[in-house]
Amino acid sequence: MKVLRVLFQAATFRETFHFGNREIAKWFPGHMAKGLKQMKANLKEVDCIIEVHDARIPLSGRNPLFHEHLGIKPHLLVLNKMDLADLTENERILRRLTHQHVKNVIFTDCTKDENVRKVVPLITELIQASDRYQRSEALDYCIMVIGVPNVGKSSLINSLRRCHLKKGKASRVGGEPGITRAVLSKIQVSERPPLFILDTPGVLSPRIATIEIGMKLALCGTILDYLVGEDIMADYLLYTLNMKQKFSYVERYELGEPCDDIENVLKKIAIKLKKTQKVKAFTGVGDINMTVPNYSAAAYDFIRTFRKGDLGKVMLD
Ligand SMILES: Nc1nc2c(ncn2[C@@H]2O[C@H](COP(=O)(O)OP(=O)(O)OP(=O)(O)O)[C@@H](O)[C@H]2O)c(=O)[nH]1
Repeated sequence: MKVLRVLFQAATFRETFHFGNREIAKWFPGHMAKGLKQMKANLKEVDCIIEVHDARIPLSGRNPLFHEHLGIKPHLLVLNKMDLADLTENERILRRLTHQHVKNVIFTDCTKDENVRKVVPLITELIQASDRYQRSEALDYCIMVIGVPNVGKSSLINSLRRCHLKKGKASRVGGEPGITRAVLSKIQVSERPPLFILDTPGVLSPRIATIEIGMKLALCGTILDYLVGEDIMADYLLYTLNMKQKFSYVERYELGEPCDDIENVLKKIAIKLKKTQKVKAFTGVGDINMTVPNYSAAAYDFIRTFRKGDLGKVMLD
């Protein structure tokens, strides 16, 4: 891959991405405001907040409303899906987070329970150092797990249970955003200390600062793809991979060389994967049947392959 990178460095790619006149307001479903209201209502039962976010976008797309409404409790940021993120830029990320007053950060991979054992000792320490207000007499600890959709909140709870209770699933996991709808189920994750977790539905910010942040959230699967459009997501992904010099896609789809033209890339992907469709074309001299690339299917494969980590580890921020 190093050789590929050196060979391809000379190629020129776009330096900025043009989003056109996209309307991002419709990307954010209304039911999410209800989730935040229910979290606030339960805050007095809680000793500490674990905010889960995707390690590929550690700086983008965290919901500022969490801090505004739930910020009085001790806070741990779990950057999950570390197996998919390029962590060679770790130092820069941690510096930026410290600058934003985010002091407690753990990177995890909940599919392999990696680093998950670090969570309970750290939150125990944070709770013991805090004023527990009306919960100062309570012997058990209660943690609220929050985050935008699909970042792995339920997976973290299941992983904690595997690590500390040797028990399996208590929280439903899904590949699509918005799986956790039944609000605030209380789940035990450890006996010593007695620790319970409130699972919550994913809540996106109703005000995303830029369309680019919205696009990064979409690539990480926190917004339903069809609301954003797979065509533009695929193009933004190509732009990012080229900019970050992550050229695994060239080999994977046998493209020969990197390319910054999404139409061209999707055409080749469609042909390689045999994702073509027959269409009828009307001409002046009669109808003809033509086989054309299925661009949507190719875009879907490109995005899904990235999400699985098969295009390499990438840091989108
Ligand atoms: N590669 C990788 N995938 C993960 C990891 N943790 C969770 N996932 C996957 O991410 C997807 C979402 O996980 P969930 O645990 O359902 O996420 P959630 O935040 O509870 O989702 P909502 O209920 O939509 O808010 C599932 O397909 C998980 O298998 C991880 O550490 N690495």
